[in-house]
Order: sequence, then C-alpha cells, then structure tokens
Amino acid sequence: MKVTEVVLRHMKMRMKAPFTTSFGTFQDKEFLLLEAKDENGVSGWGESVAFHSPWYNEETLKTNWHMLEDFIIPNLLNKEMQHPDEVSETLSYIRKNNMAKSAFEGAVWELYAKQKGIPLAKALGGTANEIEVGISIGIQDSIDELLNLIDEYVKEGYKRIKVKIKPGWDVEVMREVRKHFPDVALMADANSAYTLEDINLLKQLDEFDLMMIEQPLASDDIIDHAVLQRELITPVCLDESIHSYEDARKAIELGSCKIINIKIGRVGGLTESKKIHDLCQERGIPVWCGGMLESGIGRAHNIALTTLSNFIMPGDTAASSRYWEKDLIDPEVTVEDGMIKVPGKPGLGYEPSYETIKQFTVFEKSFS
Ligand SMILES: O=C(O)CCC(=O)C1=CC=C[C@@H](O)[C@@H]1C(=O)O
Ligand SMILES: [Mg+2]
Repeated sequence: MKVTEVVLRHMKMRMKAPFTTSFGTFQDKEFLLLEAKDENGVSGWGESVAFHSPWYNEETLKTNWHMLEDFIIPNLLNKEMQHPDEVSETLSYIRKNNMAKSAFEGAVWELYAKQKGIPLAKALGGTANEIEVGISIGIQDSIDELLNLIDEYVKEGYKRIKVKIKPGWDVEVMREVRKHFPDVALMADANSAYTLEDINLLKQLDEFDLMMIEQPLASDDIIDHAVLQRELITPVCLDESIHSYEDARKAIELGSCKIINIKIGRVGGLTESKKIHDLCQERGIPVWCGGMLESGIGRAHNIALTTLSNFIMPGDTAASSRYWEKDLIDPEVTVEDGMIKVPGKPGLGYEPSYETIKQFTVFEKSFS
C-alpha cells in the first residue's frame, strides 16, 4: 500500500446551532479534510478534529496544516506500507500533534480496508453490526431550553444524554434535569472547569445517579482526578487527560478514572485507539467514543471504532442532522431509536460527496 497523492482541504461548515461549553461558544466549524490516493487512484479519507482555536487542546487547524505539509505528508508520501500501524511508527519521532497525525492515519486505514475489500470496522477488529449512541448538549441560555432539548432527544431514542456543566451551571441544573427525566441515562461533562477546591460541590452530583462525570479537573491531570474519584460515588471519565496508551495505563494504575472517552484524534489515530481499547478491556474499564463535532468523514471513523467489543457505553456519535444542514457524505449518518447501523461496504461505508465538499472548501492543496 502506498499513498501517491494527498489532497488537503481547509473546510468551513456552519453548524445548525451554536455550541457552548465551559470554554465558550462557536457555530462555524473550520477543520481539515485529508484525501489520500493510492497508485490505483483509490481514495481513503481522514478528518482532523483540531478546532480553529486552541481551546480544547494545543492543536489548531493551522498548526495541523503546518505539521501535515512540512512533516507528516513528506514522511509518508510514496512510502510502501504493509499495514496502517506503520503510520504511527513512522511518525513516532514527532512529539504530540496527535490530531494532525490522526488525519493522515485515518485516511490510510480506510485505504487499507478498501484494498482488503472489507469495512473499516472489520479491519479494526470490530464485531458489532449496530451501535448505541448518545447525544451531547452544550450549555443553554436557560434550564427550560435544556429540558426541551433533552425531551426532543429522548423522544428520538438517544440512549444517553450528556449535559455540559460549569461553575454556576451544575448542581441545580442536574437536579432539574433528573427531576424531569428520572430514568434517563444521564452524564455531565465539565471540560476541566473545576479544581479540587470544588470537591464538596462535585460530591453533590452523586445525588443524581449519573453514569459518569467527564473530565471535571485540569486537562493534563491524573493525580487530582484520583483524589476526586476516591471521594465520589459517581465514576469519573477522562477525556482531555488521556493522549496515549501510556496516559491510560497510568490513569488506571492511579485510580484516576473508571471510564475512558476515546477520541481518535486526541490519541493520535485508530492504531493508538485500539491499543487503549484493548488495555481498558483487560483492566475492566469501559470505554465509549467521544465526538468533536465532526463532519460525516470523522463521524464514520467513530462508528467503525465503536464496533470494538469494549465500547459498551453509548458514545457521542449523533446523526449528521444533529449539526449539519448538509453533510459531506452519502448517505448521511442516521440514528434510529438511538442506534446506528454499521455500513457493510469496504472502507468507511459512506461515500464522500465531492460536490458538497467543494461547496464547503475554503482552500485546498495537492501533494504528490
Ligand atoms: O461531537 C459531539 O457531538 C460531542 C462534542 C462534545 O461534546 C465535545 C467536543 C469537544 C469538546 C467538548 O465540548 C466536548 C467533549 O469534551 O466531549
Ligand atoms: Mg469531553
């Protein structure tokens, strides 16, 4: 397998509604799409989940473009590979920049699956033919607006509701949600908005029988999370703190979490995601697949990964229509009663819509 051409596209898509977290609000999603072509002209697709600004981690669309153009693509263009695992091996000399690496690696994984004539899910070792999914709801202007949104998504059948919290929008909000939805599978995502000084406030969340509290403390911490987990009944789930297999191993050793949210871009790609999945399976730590407001290309990668057997909790891979008037893939991702049917065709199983991709492309460059 050899990538003989890469087309890198800077994309800009308008989300249906603003998305607010403990960091702030945005409605335009700018990101990079990577198309990798082999010597037969077959394309594999990857998506960088780096945001336009470094609020989630240190990477941005521009740092990713620089890393891809100046290091990653030159290292891998025309390199003969037997397996996609060789991508992360080749790039191991590059520190961090996981989302940039993941964009290229994801495209190679799809090329590999297409060349084998199998779905990406099967190439990854996945077994599920359909996956359970939940939905993530940003911080709203009022509790009533939040309750209305939850009602809508529960009626659509989503298997789990994720509510963003931050100081001033936490205990009272979750109390109201639990009062109106006593039986819904419910979790909170704090995006590192708290410190150990908030431990008594966070312990109040134990009252609401949450599935988990996601990333309550600093985005580079596993020590304080271990202290917090010992004080909480509710499981802590780590997202931003886990960048690699080694981070996951240390967090599990320390008891920093009882659940891990695997995001392909955050950990550097599908190969590392599989390693983390397997480690968590050995250690009895459930995982689920987080979302980064992806287009259908990234969404399709998330679906394939979620077919692995330890993805036993609903993830954040909602339908394309959750965010996009028109997605970049055909068919779009649809959710029926909280379930997504895993495509059976080779590769991602969703075809890129070149016309729509062109419509949302701000700039593109070909490398060969
Ligand atoms: O992609 C989705 O639908 C979920 C997105 C989502 O919840 C998040 C994306 C990025 C940062 C956070 O706001 C949050 C998360 O941390 O999981
Ligand atoms: Mg999160």
